[in-house]
Amino acid sequence: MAENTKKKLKKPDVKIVLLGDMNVGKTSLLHRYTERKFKDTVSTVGGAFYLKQWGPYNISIWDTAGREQFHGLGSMYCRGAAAVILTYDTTSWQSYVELEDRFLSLTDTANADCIFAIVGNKADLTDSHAQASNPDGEEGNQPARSSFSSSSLQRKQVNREDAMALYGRVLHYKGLEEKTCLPAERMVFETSAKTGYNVDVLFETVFDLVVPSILKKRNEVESTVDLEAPSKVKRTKAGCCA
Ligand SMILES: Nc1nc2c(ncn2[C@@H]2O[C@H](COP(=O)(O)OP(=O)(O)OP(=O)(O)O)[C@@H](O)[C@H]2O)c(=O)[nH]1
Ligand SMILES: [Mg+2]
Repeated sequence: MAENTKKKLKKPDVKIVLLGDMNVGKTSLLHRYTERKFKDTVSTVGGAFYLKQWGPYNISIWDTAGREQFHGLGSMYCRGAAAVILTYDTTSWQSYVELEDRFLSLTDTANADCIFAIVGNKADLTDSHAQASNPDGEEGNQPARSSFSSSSLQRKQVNREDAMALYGRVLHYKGLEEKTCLPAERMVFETSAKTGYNVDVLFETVFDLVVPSILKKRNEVESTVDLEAPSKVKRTKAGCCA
């Protein structure tokens, strides 16, 4: 029985991590993508992962806890990550600031060629999207569960240009040159887990971008096996002659 369960577990080929302050909507984004709905969440404890089959590949997506008390776990979750999705709440300037202040250094344990996406969630609540996606101004205009006092910082909206600037600073932090990396226009997303706006595009863009990392890892494994091959052949011959 235990053996059967073991066999059914798929081994992830690659890891993607969602990082960002509490309440920005990381869990909601993952629910929206995997379950196609917006549902009530509770603040994540530690972390949880979801396995996504993408073509022939298995991709694990790690949903981490944004709460300060779990901060120490962040770098552990990022270890060996092929992509990190840095998430903020478009209606909370503080959540944007926290990405650089608190979360970016956690990605030091990620792969050297890790891909970064910057995601501004709750786009349905910003001036430009609120009218279109929520014409009656019902629940979406209520402030969501909050981790901060109602400071002016929290109320200040974050726009796409701010996110593009952050992307540039992330590359700089990583010692990468912008012109040799994926462009900000492609890696900055505004999403709404509530309406579903841009959620599939976000995840599926990232899935496509980590495929080369899977292939590279497989090639490395194969060349290691090749190096070992002659000694295996020798052993077989010896066994045959004995
Ligand atoms: N209006 C709106 N509310 C959202 C959106 N995404 C999440 N929320 C709300 O924001 C709150 C926090 O969402 P979560 O998904 O639990 O946030 P989280 O980032 O996982 O938080 P932690 O697990 O504590 O790190 C909940 O009340 C959600 O319903 C969105 O796109 N629009
Ligand atoms: Mg969560």
